[in-house]
Amino acid sequence: MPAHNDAPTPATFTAAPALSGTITVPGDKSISHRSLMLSALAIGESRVEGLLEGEDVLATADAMRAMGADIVRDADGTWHVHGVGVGCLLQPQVALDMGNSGTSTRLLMGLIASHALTATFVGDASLSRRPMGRVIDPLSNMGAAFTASPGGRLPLTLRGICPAVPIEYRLPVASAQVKSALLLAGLNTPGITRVIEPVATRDHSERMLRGFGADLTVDIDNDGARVISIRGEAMLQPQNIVVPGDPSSAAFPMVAALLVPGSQVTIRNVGLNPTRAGLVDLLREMGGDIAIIRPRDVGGEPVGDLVVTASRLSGIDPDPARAPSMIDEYPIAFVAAALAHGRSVFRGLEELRVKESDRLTTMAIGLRAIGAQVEETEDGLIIEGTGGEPLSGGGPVATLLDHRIAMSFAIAGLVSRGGVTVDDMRPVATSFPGFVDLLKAMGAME
Ligand SMILES: O=C(O)C1=C[C@@H](OP(=O)(O)O)[C@@H](O)[C@H](O)C1
Ligand SMILES: C=C(OP(=O)(O)O)C(=O)O
Repeated sequence: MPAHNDAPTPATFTAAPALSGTITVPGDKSISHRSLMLSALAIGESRVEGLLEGEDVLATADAMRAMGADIVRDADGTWHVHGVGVGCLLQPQVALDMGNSGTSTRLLMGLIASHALTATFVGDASLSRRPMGRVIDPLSNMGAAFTASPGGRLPLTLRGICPAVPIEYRLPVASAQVKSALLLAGLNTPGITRVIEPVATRDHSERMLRGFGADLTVDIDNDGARVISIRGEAMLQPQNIVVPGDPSSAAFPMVAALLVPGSQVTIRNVGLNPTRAGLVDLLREMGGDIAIIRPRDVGGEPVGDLVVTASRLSGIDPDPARAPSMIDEYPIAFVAAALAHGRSVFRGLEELRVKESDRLTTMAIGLRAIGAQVEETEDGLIIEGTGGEPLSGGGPVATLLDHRIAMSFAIAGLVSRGGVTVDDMRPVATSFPGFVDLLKAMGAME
């Protein structure tokens, strides 16, 4: 299953005619991971429609199976999960292979930390470079023990503890993964586990834990920080879940439709949770014509259809405070900035250096290689837009096992004179299987 075992798959993306049509993107990755984890902890059968069937989510499914959950997919695409109950996860008999997935790793570390289990986590070369200290530290305070590779990295072995000690923890970095790891650890911890979040991050865990029946409250303290409290030794009730389309995946056709002259594309069923919708706001401020139609609620999440029309984009200097609401969308936002009129200044983005690749350096090098003017700073990029002129193109651009980098440069190829070659498209399967077919469906390529 993991993308890192086969040979690289390069591909070249060339100038596209006007894009059109109505498309849907796969299910939200964050919600899909949480659907499987929480269903596996409920007693009884949960059903999940619209689950993202990407490698990252399948890694979570395999891990939950290894700990006793029964997880099967119907022929019609509905997933059925029989959970074991909070506190009743089984000892996995094999190392948990997290592939490329930071979310699987950090959330499962939290989940296991308050169970009396020992688990070893392994992952691909990209994941094995990513810092896990941010979850190891607070989970150690709860009583879990870790043997990690140097720098707090994978492979690592976690010895969980039951009962764990409830803690109050103020997040030192804005991270939904760290927040969620602690809330999941709190599920099987006696008393109240509290996470204080000075900067709001995606709130799917809070919404879904409540939906499954956990006793969870969110208060705002005097400094405006979110204080999330969960009462442990919870009993979760099975749910029927409908996963909305992933706004982080919709980002790619959205930017493509804005940049390719004459385009108009409708993207159906896109999750528009305000903690995730920052790119739509950013692109609109740049001049992008994005209409939201049929706003509705799907399973406790705001959803809408987006009608995106090619637009003249201007450079932007966005407030770093909005970073968590579009954290995975910066690579494609940089592509939009590279074709905009005027200069864009992106700051406060040091977190991008610890994603699947260092997304500041990887994007700066790749964008320069295809003719964009980019300066890398300590915490961001300064990009001089072409004023709507196509990029020269080139490559092969190094994607370093990073799906979002691969897809961003594929889109850049659609607005280049000479085409853009991406060195390896395999990582796209982690979050967006069917990405290339969707480009074809919009008329971007044959
Ligand atoms: O909680 C989640 O599902 C995620 C949180 C974010 O990571 P951080 O918590 O590291 O910011 C994001 O980048 C990742 O793709 C998914
Ligand atoms: C950062 C990402 O995912 P993860 O942390 O789960 O690997 C992403 O999907 O862009």
